[in-house]
Amino acid sequence: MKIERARVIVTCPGRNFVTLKIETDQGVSGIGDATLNGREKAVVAYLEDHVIPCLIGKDPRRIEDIWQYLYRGAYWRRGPVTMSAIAAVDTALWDIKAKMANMPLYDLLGGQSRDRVLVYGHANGADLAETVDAVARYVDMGYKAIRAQSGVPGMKDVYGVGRGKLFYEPAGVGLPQETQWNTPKYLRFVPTLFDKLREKFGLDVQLLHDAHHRLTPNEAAQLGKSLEPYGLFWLEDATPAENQEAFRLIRQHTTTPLAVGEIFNTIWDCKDLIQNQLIDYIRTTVVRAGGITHLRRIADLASLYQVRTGSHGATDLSPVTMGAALHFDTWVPNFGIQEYMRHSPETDAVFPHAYRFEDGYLYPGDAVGHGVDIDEKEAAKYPYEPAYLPVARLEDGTMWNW
Ligand SMILES: O=C(O)[C@@H](O)[C@@H](O)[C@H](O)[C@H](O)CO
Ligand SMILES: [Mg+2]
Repeated sequence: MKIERARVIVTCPGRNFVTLKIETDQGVSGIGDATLNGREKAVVAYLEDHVIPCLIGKDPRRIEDIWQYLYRGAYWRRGPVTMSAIAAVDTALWDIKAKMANMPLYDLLGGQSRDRVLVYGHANGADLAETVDAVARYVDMGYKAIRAQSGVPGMKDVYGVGRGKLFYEPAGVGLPQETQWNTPKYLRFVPTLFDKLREKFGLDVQLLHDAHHRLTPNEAAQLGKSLEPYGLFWLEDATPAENQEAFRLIRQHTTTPLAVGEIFNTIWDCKDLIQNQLIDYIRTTVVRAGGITHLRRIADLASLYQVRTGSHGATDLSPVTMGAALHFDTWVPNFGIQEYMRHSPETDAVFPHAYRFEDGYLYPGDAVGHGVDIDEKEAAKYPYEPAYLPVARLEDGTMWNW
């Protein structure tokens, strides 16, 4: 069996998506997501110029060998561009293998460890009152877990507050939008939000919050402590994690559960965090961390230390990543939760999929493979549009972490 053809499909049904389609000489094909928000074309070139030529003629059944070939064989290891490209190949090959086996991907991985996948939604509002209303809407839709992000008094353009209620989207057409940040205002405000949310919605709903890399370890420790009375499911990306050791300080000061990893690319980015039990949830996902093959390795390491998975699932991860993630979540023994930001109807039409939401849970469906396809005619209607994520500055103009 041979890989006969591989192609990159770029489409922009409201936002950009990069998809790799691998076709075999036996008529079976598979797809993988390679979208890297704001840097899409770098992965397109990496795939088209450097990866696809090496794939043609290879046996698609040899998933592990192809993974090692692309990872070790490049000599230049890791990084978001390389690992997103490898992820796309890996996801497409698992899709092909599961289709050949006539199984849903979760069966090939080892079978279902659970019946359904707990997800959290992203509720956001311009101020406290709007955010409370947004959370109420998610509760009404049946969500059991909700991440609350709110505008902060005296600050414009806070992370997580966006255009659209159900379809939060931070990337904007044109050059990066400049936003402002003020940590003291944020630290004072957030506990008042969760105080209100607990008062209004009680203890049963799981509440989450994303600090989006903006705090120092000490500030993150302060926030973790001040949120303890509200029993959060997790505090996400409390501080940047290039230095994994930074989480030790937060950990020593608070019992608020910590989650990190949406920007990680390999097991090496989270090895110390996991082995030292400095986090509770690892947020690496299929597209960012080298596909199913590598994500499984991370989850296995995490399971030794009672760290559970909580994969990133924002709108810039295409339905292909969502489908593959749900099969992974259905199998992985140490599953925690899955992020689920809904895609627009235009995106859903480009990527017909077997997964469905019901009463706070996602179900992967029982289609063979990962259950997500691409309608190329539909995709062709939406040409690529350059777009960037915003940047953030402190009030004195200093560049900060967006
Ligand atoms: O947890 C999340 O969903 C995020 O932090 C994202 O919204 C993130 O900002 C985007 O995926 C960036 O592309
Ligand atoms: Mg996040």
